[in-house]
Amino acid sequence: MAPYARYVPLKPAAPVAAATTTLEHVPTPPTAKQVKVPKGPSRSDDSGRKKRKRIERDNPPTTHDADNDTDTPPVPSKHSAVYSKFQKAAQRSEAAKASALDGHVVLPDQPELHDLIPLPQPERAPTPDFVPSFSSLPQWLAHPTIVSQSTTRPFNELALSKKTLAHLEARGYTTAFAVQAALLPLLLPHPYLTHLPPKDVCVSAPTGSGKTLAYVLPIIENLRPRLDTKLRAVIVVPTRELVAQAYTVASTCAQGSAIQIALAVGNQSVAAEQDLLVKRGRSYNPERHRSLMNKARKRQCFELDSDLTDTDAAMLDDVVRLPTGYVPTYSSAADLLICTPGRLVEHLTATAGFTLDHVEWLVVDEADRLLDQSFQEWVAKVTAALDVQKPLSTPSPETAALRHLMPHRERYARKVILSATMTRDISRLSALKLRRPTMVVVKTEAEALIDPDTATANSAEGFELPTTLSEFAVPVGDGSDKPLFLLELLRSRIFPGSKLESRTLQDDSSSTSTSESDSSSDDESSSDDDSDSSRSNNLAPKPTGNGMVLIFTPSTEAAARLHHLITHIEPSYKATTLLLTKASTNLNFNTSSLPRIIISTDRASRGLDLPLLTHVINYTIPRSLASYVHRVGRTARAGRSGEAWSLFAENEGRWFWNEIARAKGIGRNTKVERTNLKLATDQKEGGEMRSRYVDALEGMKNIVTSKNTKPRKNKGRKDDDVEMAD
Ligand SMILES: Nc1ncnc2c1ncn2[C@@H]1O[C@H](COP(=O)(O)OP(=O)(O)OP(=O)(O)O)[C@@H](O)[C@H]1O
Repeated sequence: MAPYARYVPLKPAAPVAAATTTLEHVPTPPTAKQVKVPKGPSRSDDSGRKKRKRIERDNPPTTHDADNDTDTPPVPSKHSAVYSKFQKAAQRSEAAKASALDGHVVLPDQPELHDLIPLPQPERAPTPDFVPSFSSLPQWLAHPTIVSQSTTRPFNELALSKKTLAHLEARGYTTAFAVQAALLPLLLPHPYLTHLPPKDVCVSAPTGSGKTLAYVLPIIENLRPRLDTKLRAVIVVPTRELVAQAYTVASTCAQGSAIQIALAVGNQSVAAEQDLLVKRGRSYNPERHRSLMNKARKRQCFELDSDLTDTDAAMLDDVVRLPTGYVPTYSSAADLLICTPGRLVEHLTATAGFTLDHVEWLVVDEADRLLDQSFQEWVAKVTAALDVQKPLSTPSPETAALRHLMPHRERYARKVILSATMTRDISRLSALKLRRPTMVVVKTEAEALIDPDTATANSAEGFELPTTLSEFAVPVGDGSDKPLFLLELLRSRIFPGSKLESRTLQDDSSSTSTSESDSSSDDESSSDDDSDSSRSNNLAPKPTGNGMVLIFTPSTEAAARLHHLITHIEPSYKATTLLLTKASTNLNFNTSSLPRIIISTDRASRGLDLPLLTHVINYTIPRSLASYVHRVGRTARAGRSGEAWSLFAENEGRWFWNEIARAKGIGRNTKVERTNLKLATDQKEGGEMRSRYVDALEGMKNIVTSKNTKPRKNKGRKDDDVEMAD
């Protein structure tokens, strides 16, 4: 607005007046061209003067009309529009100034006038959601090899030895499952490519898909032709039950061979294990004997223990027991060791002669579980022991100077890492120091068909449930009658032929899909349940009556309590109910008299393979989706059908449906079906059950109070699943 100020009517600025007037009374208003004041320093005064002259020539001032006696100055007709705009602007500015002086604020209620019409703009396109076309994962994790669950192959097409094929056939295994068909060609010794360094392999495949055989077979095939006994393969699993299970599979496949398989688990004595792992001998070497005895004496006198590792100390203990001039020698008594991580570390640090120098295979099953917690920092210790570059034979005193020329460990341990809920956390995986790794993911057929080029980087993530699994969810009100609901479930749906079956059960199921239960899913109440129970469900499973059920509780104590309750309320279950916790018992996998009901904790949720198991019951809701996948994966294994039942209380409903039943990161064949069970309310059955329940609770109370008077031995003991790796 500044340039216009010079031309406020009746107050003309001098230069303009000088330039325009031959008329004495009114200055000529500016023309449009005059209003455009030249910008910038490039215009010289000369050119400005010339321009003004040209304007004056082109726009001669109009003669003042004497009759028109108004205040409006004469306006050149050509620029009247510009002038009127100028006037309006000037008036507005005057009005604003006046209002400001009065203390009013002038709101710009009228749009500023100008002769520029807004150009029509195209409609704004919505900003698309950010979908990263890149991944922070390394290439091998972001683009795994996807294998369809339906990809099976006959074992005799997979380059296995005749002996192994015969053992498989004897067990009735003729066709390799998808994970086996995918892994065997990767892991079996290649006839021509022996010079290439082996690739490490990570595997994500559903529960019960046959991962154990997929890693045991290649190890046995590799070890079979070896003539000497050296520790060449180590399999690490989280629990002693899984050690026993993997041992059964490995020893079946190794039948008829000289392969020595050893176990190392927490519940055995270390000394007994040491004898099974390491063969002790002696050799005559007076010089070395002298030096070792010197060390042993120093250790005794000056307590030099701090300078010695535990294995060195154990060796010195052996030296002092030997005749003069003899030194101990050690060699491996096992080709394959199956162990828990804690016990492996114990042997590494304390067993004289135990070494991983010759290990060619390291298998980590249930890897996400084992990488989740430190377990005596087993990963760092084991990878360090594998990385050590040691000469393959001990140099003699004559050749000691040339030890750097002697053949060093040339084979690296190939690592095979597996889980049904494989972690994609690269920071955890990197602790394993994988070399040239490749990732194999077993998925349902539909998901495996997705074009890898169009799939996002994360499409290979997520878990898969067995396609033969049916899932059910039972609301149990506020949870106070949960044991009664459990018994109702056992009697009506799992073991319908039991003694109390004569009672009329009015269990019912809601519609088959979770979508029907959407509205009531989060705040499920017992009244809600009752109204639903009138609906029938034709797709509800037929009770089998000869099944076997595994019930999950959150801790050892909770498992013991539940065992007490259900065997007191329903004494006919006593003979066939087993408590499986770290403190209680071991499952005898070879016995034919397996229990019908197993009450356990999350320690049974990983890897346990009980072919007769038909049902899983989550007596308490698992803490995570991964935990749910492993728990329910104890049934519906190897293509068999199975059922998973989850009991959820009112306050657990929202979490259960959102995080488990309708979780996004999980592939399931059918939706979780909400099923309502009705407890007997009549005087006879209902009253009898309740009075037994009250008696059982009373009995438990007495046990707990009597225990509390004694000092607690296991104070500070953690939940069973936390302690899992033993
Ligand atoms: N090729 C096969 N043919 C028939 N049965 C098989 C075959 N391979 C494995 N099985 C059986 O399948 C069952 C499940 O195998 P396995 O325990 O190895 O599963 P998994 O993938 O390790 O499960 P989890 O993730 O729960 O540990 C076992 O009972 C096993 O004997």
